[in-house]
Amino acid sequence: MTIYPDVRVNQPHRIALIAFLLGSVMGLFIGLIKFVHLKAFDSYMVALTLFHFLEYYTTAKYNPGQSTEDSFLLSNGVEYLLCHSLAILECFLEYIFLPHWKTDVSSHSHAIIVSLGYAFIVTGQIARTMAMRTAGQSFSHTVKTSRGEGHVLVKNGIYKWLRHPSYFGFFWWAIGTQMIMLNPLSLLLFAAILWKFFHQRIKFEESYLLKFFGRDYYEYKESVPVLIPFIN
Ligand SMILES: C[S@@+](CC[C@H](N)C(=O)[O-])C[C@H]1O[C@@H](n2cnc3c(N)ncnc32)[C@H](O)[C@@H]1O
Repeated sequence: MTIYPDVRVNQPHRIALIAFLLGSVMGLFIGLIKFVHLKAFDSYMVALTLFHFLEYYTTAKYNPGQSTEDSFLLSNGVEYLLCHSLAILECFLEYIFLPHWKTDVSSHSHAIIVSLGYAFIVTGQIARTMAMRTAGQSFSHTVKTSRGEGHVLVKNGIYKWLRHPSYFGFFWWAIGTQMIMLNPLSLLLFAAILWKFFHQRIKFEESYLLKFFGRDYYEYKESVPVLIPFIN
């Protein structure tokens, strides 16, 4: 039987309101895309709002016992907020001072970077959502330090190919958002901060997974890659 979160703590009207606001912002930017010059920023806002909506939706659908207001992942730490604020600032400053450079997709190198960026966003989002769906009750937005009921070792689906598909997805999705906006500084910043974050987190998470699942996890770890550069 699924135990649902206490509605007194996670009030449904607040969840409805957040979903409504995310949907409205997403709709606004989809509607504006035909009319604005800086289309990359528009696409970035669509990707960002869709990402946060899907964080809650996927949790609520596949792991309802864990779905709270925090599942939107909107309070994802000061660093996350700062990184996205700086990325928006960079995008607009470069657009103001170097408008041609920022929007010139007729250049071969720009077109390649932007196309790769979109591919990373789509692949990253799919990997993240599939991971949350496949792991179900074993997935949690915080790292578990004690094994809860229903926490089983997941090795099927996307976990057959990737050891940390939701981290893989988040990493490449975030890199992609900076590539489509042609934000060189934020691209470096996102890559450095996210790499450090996931490097430490995977080490910490795996120390507990080894305790929970012993040899099974060890063998899994030895045979399935992470596919984030320089993380084994
Ligand atoms: C935010 S989820 C991330 C899951 C995984 N690292 C990923 O990137 O898809 C964190 C929780 O997932 C659990 N977890 C990670 N890999 C797992 C696996 N293969 N099977 C079961 N639980 C796993 C950890 O114990 C942790 O509490």
